[in-house]
Amino acid sequence: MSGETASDTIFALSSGRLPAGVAVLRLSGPEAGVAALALSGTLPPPRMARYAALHHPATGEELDRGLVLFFPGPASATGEDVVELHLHGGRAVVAAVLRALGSLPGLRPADAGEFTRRAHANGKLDLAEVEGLADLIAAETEAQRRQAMALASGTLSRRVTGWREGLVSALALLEAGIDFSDEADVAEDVARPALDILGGLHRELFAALADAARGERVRDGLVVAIAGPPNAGKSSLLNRLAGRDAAIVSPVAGTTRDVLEVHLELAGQAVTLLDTAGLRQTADAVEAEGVRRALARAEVADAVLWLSDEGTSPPAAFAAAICVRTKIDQGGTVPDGFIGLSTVTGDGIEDVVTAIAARAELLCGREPALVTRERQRLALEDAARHLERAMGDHGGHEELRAEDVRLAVRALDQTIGRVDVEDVLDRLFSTFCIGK
Ligand SMILES: Nc1nc2c(c(=O)[nH]1)N(C=O)[C@@H](CNc1ccc(C(=O)N[C@@H](CCC(=O)O)C(=O)O)cc1)CN2
Ligand SMILES: Nc1nc2c(ncn2[C@@H]2O[C@H](COP(=O)(O)OP(=O)(O)OP(=O)(O)O)[C@@H](O)[C@H]2O)c(=O)[nH]1
Ligand SMILES: [Mg+2]
Repeated sequence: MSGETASDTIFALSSGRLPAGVAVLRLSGPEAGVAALALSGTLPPPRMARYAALHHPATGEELDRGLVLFFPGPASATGEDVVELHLHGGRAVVAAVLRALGSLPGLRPADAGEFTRRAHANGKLDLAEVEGLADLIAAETEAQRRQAMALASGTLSRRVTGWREGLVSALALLEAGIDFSDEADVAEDVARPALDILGGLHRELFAALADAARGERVRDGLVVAIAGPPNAGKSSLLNRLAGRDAAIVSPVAGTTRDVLEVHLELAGQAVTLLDTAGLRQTADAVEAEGVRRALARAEVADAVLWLSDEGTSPPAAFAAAICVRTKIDQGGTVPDGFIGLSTVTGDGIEDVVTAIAARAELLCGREPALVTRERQRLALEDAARHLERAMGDHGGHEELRAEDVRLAVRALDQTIGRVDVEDVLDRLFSTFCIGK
């Protein structure tokens, strides 16, 4: 490291790709106000925009005319003094102002995620809220946005804090019991209300964990595999849903070999659609490998679209599949429980989309989930394990029960980053954009 410290004043372009209509530069740290004054000659009143000419502090050359805002700490996004410069979004304009800022003492360009890291260090955001912010920036679908908003605005943090308070009150009861433990029945009596509290907490924690797969699924997107016999029209459907010629379509059975992925948004959910090789016995080694991959991926998919141009039922492994009878423009009947589809006329496309959307709603729900990341789930699972142990029989050793409760508290603290988070933060912030 180059002697960077947390007391440096950092700056970065926080808005997106240039050229743009407007570019927002953010500064955070003790010299932010001084820097604004050095460039614009004025410091607007707190949280008010002022239109001003910006000059290079050394040469006096006018670099741009823009808006200057000043957010004195601690009432700012980072908790430090923050200045924003809203410039014309030209590459050279931004480069010139960044150069001017870099020439000022005590100022340096920000690292990726460094504004957010400071907001966390100053108690503006806990770890779960930082994860929510990362998810919000990454969100591509409505469901992802709603879930990230809930996380970023502290929904999980508040629940975990509530559970923590419950654990601490149970701990107080247990400790009172331990203090009087020479009076045999006092320990017994005092453990009971503590156990009642622990039981209630365990139910709530368990419900949140049971719901976690849903949150992770919304965040990562739903995997939907298209499977069926060769030549059924699987690749044709993929292309139709993707709105482009992503997969090769041909009248030759056995055209698709590799698994092809297309990412799209269906009914507000992120969906990864898989096109796979037609399932059949084959002597062709390459095609056989394609069939093996098709089965492997379809078996672990969140949903399977079973396509058949003859209305053949899916094998038992795909009993839950959405069944589609293809090529209905060529006649024939649509079996019960099948959707009739023609990728030539477009008939049935809407029905297929509706069926996927219904399955997505079943798997992802409508309400945002509390737990959305594997890290959060693992920390909560840890808490649940200690809680279960705390509820078990300790052969009258209430101090051991108390210790299990303390471990559960610690696991909850890890969930929201009250303890042991430096390495998690390092990993997380390395995925952030510069300027965030
Ligand atoms: N121009 C601009 N827009 C932006 C951001 C920004 O930094 N700049 N944000 C960047 O992510 C988001 C908004 N985040 C912000 C978070 C907190 C505060 C803030 O001033 N907090 C104070 C006062 C709160 C209040 O008055 O309610 C505080 O927490 O004490 C400002 C922006 C989205 N839009
Ligand atoms: N008439 C008609 N032909 C279709 C329809 N859908 C696909 N086809 C044709 O059926 C043939 C096979 O289509 P594909 O989409 O390549 O079928 P596939 O299931 O991906 O086949 P494999 O990759 O070999 O397993 C092509 O000639 C398509 O043009 C349809 O709805 N109606
Ligand atoms: Mg194909």
